[in-house]
Amino acid sequence: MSSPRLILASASPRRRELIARLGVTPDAIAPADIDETPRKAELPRDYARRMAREKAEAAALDDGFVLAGDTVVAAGRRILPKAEDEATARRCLELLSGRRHRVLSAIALRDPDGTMRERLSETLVMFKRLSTQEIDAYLASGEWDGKAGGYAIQGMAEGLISRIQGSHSGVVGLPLYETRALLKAAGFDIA
Ligand SMILES: Cc1cn([C@H]2C[C@H](O)[C@@H](COP(=O)(O)OP(=O)(O)OP(=O)(O)O)O2)c(=O)[nH]c1=O
Repeated sequence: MSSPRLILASASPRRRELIARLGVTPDAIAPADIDETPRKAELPRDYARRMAREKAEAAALDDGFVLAGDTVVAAGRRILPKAEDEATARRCLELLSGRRHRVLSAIALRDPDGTMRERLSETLVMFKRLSTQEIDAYLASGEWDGKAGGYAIQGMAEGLISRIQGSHSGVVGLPLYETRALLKAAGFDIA
């Protein structure tokens, strides 16, 4: 059985690498340029779901499926920004230091007829209490750049994380268990 046409609506190289681990090669990559501003009082879970849906919708096709994802770092009800500069990354790390937070990774798969299938992965991540030197060293690595919450678990940050409960791939950007289930349910041929 051959799989239907699939577009990955993402600019993230991590999402491309992660989907490859399922043995799936998208037919094309089409990053979706959407407004990523959270709504007033929007809950982190709702925001992650909405972003994934809007990305999938923005890349809509009438002859194929579109897969999109969104990863949000949440401290309580607070949505942490995607760190685009060092000062933002520092503020995130100071906030995450010594406490537990959640990483919400939403995925949305749009059928050619417009139907949306969605899944959400939720992971608890615990950072050690970070010293100023540890924060400075982490910032010097540059690994925080473009990452939600100012860190990347797939790099040196994992040495500062005492525990995770949930999905490692979800934290990196594409929860593989949920993605596989979603694609299988839509009729993709996955081993
Ligand atoms: C928490 C965390 C986030 N991230 C990344 C995953 C996402 O790329 C990014 C969150 O931003 P997203 O808006 O989810 O994704 P993106 O803008 O990078 O790509 P696109 O919308 O085009 O698909 O943070 C890590 O790589 N490692 C981590 O540990």
